[in-house]
Amino acid sequence: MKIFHSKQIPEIDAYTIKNEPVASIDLMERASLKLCEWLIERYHQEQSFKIFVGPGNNGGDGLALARLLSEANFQVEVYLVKITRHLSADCQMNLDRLKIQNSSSISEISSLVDLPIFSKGTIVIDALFGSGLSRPLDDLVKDIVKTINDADVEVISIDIPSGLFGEDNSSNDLNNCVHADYTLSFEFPKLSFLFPENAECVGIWETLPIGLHPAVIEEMESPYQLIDENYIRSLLKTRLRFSHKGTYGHGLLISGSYGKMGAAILASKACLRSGIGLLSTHIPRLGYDILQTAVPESMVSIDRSDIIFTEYPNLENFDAIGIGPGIDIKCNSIRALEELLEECDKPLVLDADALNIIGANQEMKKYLPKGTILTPHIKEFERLFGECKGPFDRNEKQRNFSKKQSVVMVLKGAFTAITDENGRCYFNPTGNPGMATAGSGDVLTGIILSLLAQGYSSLHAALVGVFIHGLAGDLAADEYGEDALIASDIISFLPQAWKRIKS
Ligand SMILES: NC(=O)C1=CN([C@@H]2O[C@H](COP(=O)(O)OP(=O)(O)OC[C@H]3O[C@@H](n4cnc5c(N)ncnc54)[C@H](OP(=O)(O)O)[C@@H]3O)[C@@H](O)[C@H]2O)[C@@H](O)CC1
Ligand SMILES: Nc1ncnc2c1ncn2[C@@H]1O[C@H](COP(=O)(O)OP(=O)(O)O)[C@@H](O)[C@H]1O
Ligand SMILES: [K+]
Repeated sequence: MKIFHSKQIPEIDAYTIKNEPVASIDLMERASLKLCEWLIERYHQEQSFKIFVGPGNNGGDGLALARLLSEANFQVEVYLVKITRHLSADCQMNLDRLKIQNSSSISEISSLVDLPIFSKGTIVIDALFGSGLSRPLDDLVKDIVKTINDADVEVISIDIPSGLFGEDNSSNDLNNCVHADYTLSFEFPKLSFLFPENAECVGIWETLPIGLHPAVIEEMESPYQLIDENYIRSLLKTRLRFSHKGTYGHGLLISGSYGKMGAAILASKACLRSGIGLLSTHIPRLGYDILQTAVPESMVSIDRSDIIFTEYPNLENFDAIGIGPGIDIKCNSIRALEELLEECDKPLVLDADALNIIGANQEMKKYLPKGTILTPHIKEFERLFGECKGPFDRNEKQRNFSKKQSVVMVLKGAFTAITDENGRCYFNPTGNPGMATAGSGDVLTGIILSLLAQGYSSLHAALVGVFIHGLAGDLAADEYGEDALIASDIISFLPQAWKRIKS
């Protein structure tokens, strides 16, 4: 699903209005019917709604919803916030229709004293501002929003929490934006819903289809998209009847150090559970018995050091290389990584301490071979690129670096963002907070290495790897719950995840 900029939404509307064709007021009615259906499915008729309405089409949606909820016998009170005397045409028409219906109370708010008392159990519908927000909230609206946020009520925002911008909120104070429990967005989510910093405003978000014209959605460009299972399926390779282990590649995983052999075990197991033909795991000498016992399917390459990574085997023997989980950041490891980056002409994935080494030795960024995959979490990202002004700035930095260096970057977390050499950004929907546990990232590195060795392009290895990793985590959370989930459980559910996606 493409994610469009707020500025593109009016163009998509206009195209739909002209080419479906449908009157603008009827498109608003369609959107409001979807909202109404959503609410009717979830709430009983004794529930009362307080709808806060602004001057634009977001307010128009709120007014149409008020009429539809009244028709369905819900108790509705409408509060029209006096920001300007002029209402948008469709907002005005819906106000007139509501007045004619004459079954909901309509009050005007021109100062805080006009606000109602919010009794517990009330549901507030936020229809103040939507994608037409042009500046941060100030004065009266800001205070109304603060009062709503402080009240013990459930808040449902139409399209986007009022005050929040669809993209960049770096100069916005989130305390002045509505903090919704649910956000019901039309057709597509907004980019800002996918950033962790905005979660307190957005709450749980859902998209409601309103039949925008498919031709304009297809044609209009956007660098952002939210991937899904069907898209990932379209990228998968099939295993051939007459194939042998050589067909699926030989991977080299450089991982582990004294006290961190678990990282090597987790990444090796995940790699083997994701279809690779052969795996060699390069580890410091002391890890030999540990790895041979824990992962008998992997061959072992031994470092001359007992405790850290200081050298690597001949790269010619391998189809892909993964380096980083648990390698530590010692002097000799830095030198060995430098050499590897300069020499390596094989597909490469860098994680954890490999990224931290580069973060501490910025000149190494220049030596990243084209097509390399980097998998930082936010902290590792900031070690690489410095502090960011906010999530939008961070995303821009990620996209720009991918483009400039022709690398694939995987910024991990909820809605992991994957950027490619064209500056495109793909968000992943799978995964859950149970995966915020030690070793989850090592599992991802193993999966991606496996896919690279099997001949997937860097972008496809990252997209498929991140999706399947999250899916296995979701299946594990279904079985054990999020709290008890550990990284090994993600590996245990890789077979089910692969089966599901290959079926
Ligand atoms: N395809 C879809 O998705 C569909 C979308 N639909 C709905 O349309 C919504 C977008 O509607 P919209 O463009 O009329 O903008 P909206 O946000 O209601 O308000 C703009 C008004 O607010 C004003 N204003 C702005 N910022 C302000 C501030 N800080 N403080 C004070 N005032 C401020 C601004 O004034 P101006 O900037 O011009 O000075 C203008 O008057 C969208 O979110 C969805 O709900 C559906 O109906 C149909 C299909
Ligand atoms: N709340 C969450 N929702 C979805 N995925 C998550 C969440 N928290 C963590 N993850 C996933 O778990 C993994 C954690 O990786 P990382 O932080 O590197 O862990 P570690 O360093 O312990 O191995 C990432 O792939 C990340 O996307
Ligand atoms: K809103």
